Amino acid sequence: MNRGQRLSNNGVPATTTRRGKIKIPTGPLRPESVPTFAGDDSQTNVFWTTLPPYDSVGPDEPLTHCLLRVGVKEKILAIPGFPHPLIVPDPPRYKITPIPGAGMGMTATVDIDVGDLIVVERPLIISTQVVAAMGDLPSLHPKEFQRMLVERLNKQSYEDFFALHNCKGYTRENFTGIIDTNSIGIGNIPGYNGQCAAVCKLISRANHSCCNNATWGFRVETFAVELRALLPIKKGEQVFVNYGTKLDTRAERQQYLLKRYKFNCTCPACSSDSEESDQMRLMIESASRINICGDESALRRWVNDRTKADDLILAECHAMINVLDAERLYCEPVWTVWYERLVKAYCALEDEENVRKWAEKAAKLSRAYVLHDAGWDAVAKDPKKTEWWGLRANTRSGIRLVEDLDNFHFERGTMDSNTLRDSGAGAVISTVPVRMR
Ligand SMILES: C[S@@+](CC[C@H](N)C(=O)[O-])C[C@H]1O[C@@H](n2cnc3c(N)ncnc32)[C@H](O)[C@@H]1O
Repeated sequence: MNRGQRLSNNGVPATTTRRGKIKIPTGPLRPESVPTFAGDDSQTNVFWTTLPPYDSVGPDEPLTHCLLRVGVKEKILAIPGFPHPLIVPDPPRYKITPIPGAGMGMTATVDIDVGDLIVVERPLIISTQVVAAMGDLPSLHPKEFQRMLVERLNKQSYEDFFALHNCKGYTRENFTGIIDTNSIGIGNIPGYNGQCAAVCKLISRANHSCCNNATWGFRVETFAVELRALLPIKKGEQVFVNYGTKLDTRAERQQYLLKRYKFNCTCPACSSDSEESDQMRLMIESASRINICGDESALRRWVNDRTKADDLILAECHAMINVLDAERLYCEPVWTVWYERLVKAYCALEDEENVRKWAEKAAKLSRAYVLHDAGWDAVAKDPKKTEWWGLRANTRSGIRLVEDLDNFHFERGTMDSNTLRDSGAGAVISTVPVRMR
């Protein structure tokens, strides 16, 4: 028997159609992190350092002052070619400018497309979010670690840091107020699984919107934070990030932003009919809690069931994506999961144009979130080579989807999966095997 052939029910070799190898990327792309430097009291070893090391960059290249766990620096220095060159868009695509009612803010100086870079910069400081007492300095309060970090800044960085806004006013020492107002979560870095946070000279100037048009990510190779567009931004428009209240109701968001950042949000979601917006965010929030990431059962049933409408999955996906579009809220894991399902369904239906269209959109959003296309470019380039290409079309023409341990493929047969299930036949499994993520 040839490779790619196997016995059908009656023992006759069946014609097999091997599927393509390109995987449809699966979400979520990155964990959400809460921007805070708040400490705990556990005993862990942290130390101060400057990255990239002085001798590895040019004299004018910015450096970041860091408070890191022991062992992290070695891991970072072991990254091949570290530090990768910091390529800053020239001329700049942003401007820091006064915004009525919101202090300073950032506006675009050119039209910016989804996924495009707006700003890249080495942070002024980076620290583990949990700033714990060191073994040999057990009595030091986490705040003192932050003080020492700030005191180590060079003259220019020190001035840049103290020029940042402090929304806490005089209720705290200035440097802790600045850190609390401006820190952004940057996830984990090599050698440390906990969350880290950064304060940036430019990106920390971006104001908040509950319908943010930009988001940031940290690239360890360049040791820089990149701010990228989540929505198309027109020249002159303000660049907004989200301070971390995406899925709450309007009232909850307002309360949080007022307490933590001392302002009343007037973004479109807070100004529009809040009931409708709250309903939509509730739908998004519910979708984010249901773990459909590893559950393709509905897709699998649809692929194999000729009686189900061709557009069943498409309708469901478009309904959810319309909600994300209406709220201008592409939060993870929701967008990744629904784009994935949508593209799989279009692939299954052999709709090349729509696969390309949605895979290209997903590539742009991925660039915004994780600074690379996450595998979507390959899908957009060659839809026919994806694993899901033609699955539904084959089912419609009487080809059954069968399982084959580490792969799955089609057999051309006379009965559809329902007939086989009804007749108790065991050789045909009517679902696509679950792939572990
Ligand atoms: C990280 S800073 C952003 C930059 C800040 N506007 C500045 O002048 O440097 C956060 C502070 O900006 C202000 N802010 C941010 N978003 C705002 C908004 N949508 N409306 C009004 N003020 C806002 C608040 O004072 C908040 O505490």
